[in-house]
Amino acid sequence: MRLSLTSVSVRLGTAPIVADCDLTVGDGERVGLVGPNGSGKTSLMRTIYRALDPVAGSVALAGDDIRTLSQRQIARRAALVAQDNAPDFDFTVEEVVAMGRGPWIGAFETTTGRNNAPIASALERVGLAGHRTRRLSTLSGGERQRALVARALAQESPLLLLDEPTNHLDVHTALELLELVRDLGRATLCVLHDLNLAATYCDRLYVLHRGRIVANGPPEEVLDPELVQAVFGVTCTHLAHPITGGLLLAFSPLHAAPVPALGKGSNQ
Ligand SMILES: Nc1ncnc2c1ncn2[C@@H]1O[C@H](COP(=O)(O)OP(=O)(O)OP(=O)(O)O)[C@@H](O)[C@H]1O
Repeated sequence: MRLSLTSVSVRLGTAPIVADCDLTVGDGERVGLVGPNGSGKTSLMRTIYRALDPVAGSVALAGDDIRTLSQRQIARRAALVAQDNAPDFDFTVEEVVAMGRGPWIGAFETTTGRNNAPIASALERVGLAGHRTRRLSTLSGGERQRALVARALAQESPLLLLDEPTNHLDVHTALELLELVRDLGRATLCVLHDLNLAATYCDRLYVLHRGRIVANGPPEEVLDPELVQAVFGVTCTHLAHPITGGLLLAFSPLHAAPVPALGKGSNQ
């Protein structure tokens, strides 16, 4: 098991944010974490790399409680791609990706030598080899997100943590990024807002609602219309995707009037 959270509870100030959450990610498994805004997804994610300490419960990475691991050891086991974790300074793409080697570099070592190969391979993998000397600020949103994924790849950790990796990406770039993640075959925990993307790219989903996990399992079971309505407050219909045959969810506001079928009630 790459990741296991047991009875994790989080408080921020005096407010209970997450309560009694159990979650696992197995080797090579892609697991999605979904839930409405403010349900606690990011807070739960932050406990995994010790940006937040739970008030109860434990987090284990590859079998070891993270309280027994240094930040460097955690970073060797889990790499994060979050919305706000681009570096503050305007580094080049290659410099940003080289930062992924941080957990592996000795005190007097530079990012040259044995670190070159993982950096080059990560750049190649995300299709940014030709952009290595470009400054991050000159990239499009999608390219920048791929540079951050490359940094996580260069980190060579067996677990990837992705917090809303497709935010601000157009549909093409979002699909491309999730295809890339799927092809990597690494254990992945991914926060996603788009339930159709979650259903398509995740093996298993957890639904977080008001800080509690209320469902866990394969997307087609977890995204049951009744549960989606109860958690997200929308009507949900299961359809078959006309091209892939996979699950396609159609949403409408509660109490939306159905459009009359063509030919019925019309004069044509
Ligand atoms: N420092 C804080 N003190 C008190 N409450 C906080 C603090 N930071 C966040 N919260 C609250 O914790 C709750 C969970 O936030 P979190 O960001 O984990 O949710 P989320 O599911 O990731 O939301 P979103 O989908 O909108 O990104 C929210 O209600 C938020 O207002």
